[in-house]
Amino acid sequence: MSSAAKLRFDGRVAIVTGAGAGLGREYALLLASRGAKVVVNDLGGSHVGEGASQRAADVVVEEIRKNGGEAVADYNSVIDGAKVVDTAIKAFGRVDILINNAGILRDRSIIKTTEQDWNLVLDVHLKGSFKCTQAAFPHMKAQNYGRIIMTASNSGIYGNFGQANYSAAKMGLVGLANTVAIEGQKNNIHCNVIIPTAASRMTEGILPDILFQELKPSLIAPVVVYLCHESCEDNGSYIESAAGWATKVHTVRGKGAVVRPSIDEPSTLEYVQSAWNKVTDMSQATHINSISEASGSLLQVLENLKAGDKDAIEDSFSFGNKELILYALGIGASTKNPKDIRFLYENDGDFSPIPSFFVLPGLLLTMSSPLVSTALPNSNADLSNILHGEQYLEIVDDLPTSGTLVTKGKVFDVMDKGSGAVVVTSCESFDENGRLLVKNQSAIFVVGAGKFGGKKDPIAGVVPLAAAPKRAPDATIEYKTSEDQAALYRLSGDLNPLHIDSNFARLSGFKTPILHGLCSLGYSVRAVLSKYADNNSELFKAVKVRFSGPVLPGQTLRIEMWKEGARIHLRTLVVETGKEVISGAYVDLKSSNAKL
Ligand SMILES: CCCCCCC[C@@H](O)CC(=O)SCCNC(=O)CCNC(=O)[C@H](O)C(C)(C)COP(=O)(O)OP(=O)(O)OC[C@H]1O[C@@H](n2cnc3c(N)ncnc32)[C@H](O)[C@@H]1OP(=O)(O)O
Repeated sequence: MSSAAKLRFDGRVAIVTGAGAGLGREYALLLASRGAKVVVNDLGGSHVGEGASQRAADVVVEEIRKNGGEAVADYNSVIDGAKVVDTAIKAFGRVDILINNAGILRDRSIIKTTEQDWNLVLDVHLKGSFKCTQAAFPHMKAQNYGRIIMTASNSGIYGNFGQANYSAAKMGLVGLANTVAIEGQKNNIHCNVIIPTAASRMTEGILPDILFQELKPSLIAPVVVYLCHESCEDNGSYIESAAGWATKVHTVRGKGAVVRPSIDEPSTLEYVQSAWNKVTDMSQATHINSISEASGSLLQVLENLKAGDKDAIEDSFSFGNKELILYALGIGASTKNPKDIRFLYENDGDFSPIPSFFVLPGLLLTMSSPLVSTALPNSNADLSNILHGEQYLEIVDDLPTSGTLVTKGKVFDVMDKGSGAVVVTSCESFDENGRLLVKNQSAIFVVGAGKFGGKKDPIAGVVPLAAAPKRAPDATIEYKTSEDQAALYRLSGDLNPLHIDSNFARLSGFKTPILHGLCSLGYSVRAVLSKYADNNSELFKAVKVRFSGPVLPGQTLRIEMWKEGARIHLRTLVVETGKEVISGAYVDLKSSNAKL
């Protein structure tokens, strides 16, 4: 270790409650050995809070004095916090440090916990810490300095069978510390929480023997005493420590989700249920630093709801090299084709995304939100009756190879087609600087959800299909998909069991799992890029397709293409059956550098 000067507490006065044994004793000994004058508080009762004896505190005081330190004993209950603090003032004239450590146990299952068990434990831990802190606070404020420790426990944070009273008291102390830290801040009074796991008379018989031996209170004392030093800037931290190890503990909050359709509509049970996956998703959880930060983000949610896009749902989508390459493999790009290397190897000079990758933010938002089900009467849509009907993707700006996109999506149109309903969603994805990168529009065919009395035709703005010219195709490419194509493609995010689970596929009316529509779209886009754009993604502008029939993994796709200026019309067939699976489709290029 470094030769830094030893951390000293000369001139400081510390109160350690429950210092007659265990952790408290270690704190008192260490503080005294570093120059602090210590009030060794201990009522001298048993660990279940029975009896009282001066002996426990006296023994520790004697030990400190024998080592050349200064200490006085205090035998008051911590519930009489003013008396405990008075001992310090009378003996040493001030109080700089308060370690709220005293505690008792009355372990019982919730059913057997008596009111007395509850009151005693809460009194000693929670009320005692409050009373001592309240009494010490004015002295600390007057001298513009103070260090306060609250002792919490993993039993509070995680719960522990048979410790309802103790767990409640210990979490109560976390709340108490949070507010004391805020109230003390401007007077240089810091309040932190220690979450110790130590072998003590309170944990004997609870912890396994082998662990019990290693959990020496003396290994936690330096962590707590450091928190009490003037050089430690932490305020409001929770520090867990055991066996010579310590860590900061944080509460985190998920990104959350709006659980009402719009600012003008109330929340309903069904809406909450449909958004529950997002409500409980912790993948983007962050730590909130203050109550104003917490309510500030709530205001932001309301602002977003009010601002024009009141029906929009927001989602974020992060990607990098790995996601781009996995997607490229999922739609059949191969190292066997030298021109595909740019889609498969991040160090290639031309490394770039296959543009159809950017259907994913819209797809994932649509699939993870209640957009489709809540668009229909009776919320009649779930994974067992939805099919991807149509897709439009437009690239608006230069595409990055990594980043986090914020996508805003909403229902754009709903149609009643008799045999089914068609829900059209529209999504816009923005980069970290708010730059609009891509637009997606998807039609979801909800089998069996028609005949609800809705309109049949699309509203303006639903991107129409375009019929191919009535001549033989200008170019044709065939790609054989693999038996495992859907198993590979799903790793890009669409985990719909329809594509891999035979039982689920049967439930949805298919003999075997079918390929993702967007996988067939990816193959079709690859064909156009390869034939008309020399695999240069930058030339791609937009694609529109209708999924007119299912594809099975392992089937061969034939993509027929017609060039009409910068528009490449296409249709895709399954070679083995001759059936058309993508119809009325086209890719718009910025320009085409291929000769026919
Ligand atoms: C981002 C979005 C996320 C979406 C979630 C998707 C999750 C994915 O995991 C799911 C998938 O990938 S599913 C796989 C890809 N899709 C398919 O395989 C569907 C193939 N298509 C079909 O089987 C039929 O077209 C079928 C069954 C769809 C329709 O066939 P029919 O019932 O026989 O209908 P038909 O009589 O031909 O026509 C009736 C009216 O419906 C319109 N229509 C037909 N196919 C459509 C389609 N694919 N999309 C949109 N509308 C369609 C017809 O135009 C007709 O309307 P109108 O009478 O007004 O002309």
